[in-house]
Amino acid sequence: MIELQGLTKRYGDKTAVDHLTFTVRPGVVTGFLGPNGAGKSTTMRMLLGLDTPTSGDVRIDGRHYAQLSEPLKHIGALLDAKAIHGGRTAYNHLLCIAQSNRIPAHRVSEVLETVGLTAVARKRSKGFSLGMGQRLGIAAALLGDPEILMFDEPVNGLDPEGIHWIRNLMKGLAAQGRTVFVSSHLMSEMALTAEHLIVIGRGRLLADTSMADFIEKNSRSYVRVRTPQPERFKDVLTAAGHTVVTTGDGSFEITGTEAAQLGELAAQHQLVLHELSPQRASLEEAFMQLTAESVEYHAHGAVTPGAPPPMPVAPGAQQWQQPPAAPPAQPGQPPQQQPGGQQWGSQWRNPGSGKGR
Ligand SMILES: Nc1ncnc2c1ncn2[C@@H]1O[C@H](COP(=O)(O)OP(=O)(O)OP(=O)(O)O)[C@@H](O)[C@H]1O
Repeated sequence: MIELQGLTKRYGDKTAVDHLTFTVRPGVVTGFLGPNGAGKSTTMRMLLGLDTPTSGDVRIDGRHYAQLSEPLKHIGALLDAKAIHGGRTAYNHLLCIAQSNRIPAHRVSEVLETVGLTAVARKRSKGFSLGMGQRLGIAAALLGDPEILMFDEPVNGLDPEGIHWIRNLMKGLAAQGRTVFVSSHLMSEMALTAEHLIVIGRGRLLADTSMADFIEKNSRSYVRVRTPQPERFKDVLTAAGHTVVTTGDGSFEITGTEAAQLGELAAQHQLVLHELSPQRASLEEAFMQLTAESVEYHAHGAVTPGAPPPMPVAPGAQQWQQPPAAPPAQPGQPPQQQPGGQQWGSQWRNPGSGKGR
């Protein structure tokens, strides 16, 4: 179990993580969602003792990371798959971690088998593809057979087969009763993997809910109607007791009724319809709406056509700032400098891309 209590991290006058309080429980995959810069990685780094909280507390099975005598046997993490010594073979990379953490050497072959890298175990990791690097990072996380696993954006840049494999691996680990905490900026991905959801925006907790509840509350269904006689049809709909929302492109959105009823209503009043279509708002839209405040600054106020309206900005919300590069680090290994540091692109609006780290 992972417990956060008022966890806060400030870098100068920038608050990266703002009084986060939540618990990650065993037996389910918990998705940790938020747009770029929301504070996911900072939270995860504090959890692993790689960053010191400004205030608040984070505990792993009731203890601080630094208090764990053999931490990799309690928690395994994939923070940055590229933070490995490229000159070492996959086997030797894992063996180094095993030896420095009092983990028996036979675990190296076992985890290589689990992640499907046995055939390339003696190859240097600098020749590995992104997907192979992710698998090697996951193998390192699994090495100590920990009860808690944490993955930071594990599917970024992977092909469909790799994504499918990671999804099943995470579900399988949770089914064994382990605590699985996985960050993502893609709601659609989490909907397929996570049973529980923690959503943050600009360091603050926005939602702590089961995935089932989130889907039920946010999968809004409605009927879209387009007509060349909008004023007349609007009067007819209002007189029939329907609430009509007019969208930016002039079409109507009507909830709480069926397309067939609306079609009959239009026919009764001899109104022409150009479109009459049942719609279901996507979870991605619901998530974007929930985090709109955080994304607003990221997109410099740009509004995406067809996107849902942003939620009101919370009082005291901070302005977006361009962050300095922070070198990645892995638990159990020294931090390594990455050429170019982090990139801070607009992946939030482009779900297909990775974090660029
Ligand atoms: N080393 C640092 N120094 C200063 N500010 C930092 C540092 N690391 C992170 N930040 C700030 O903290 C905020 C949260 O960053 P973090 O990397 O935790 O977000 P994230 O949710 O993981 O985003 P992404 O998906 O883009 O990685 C950033 O907006 C950045 O301004």
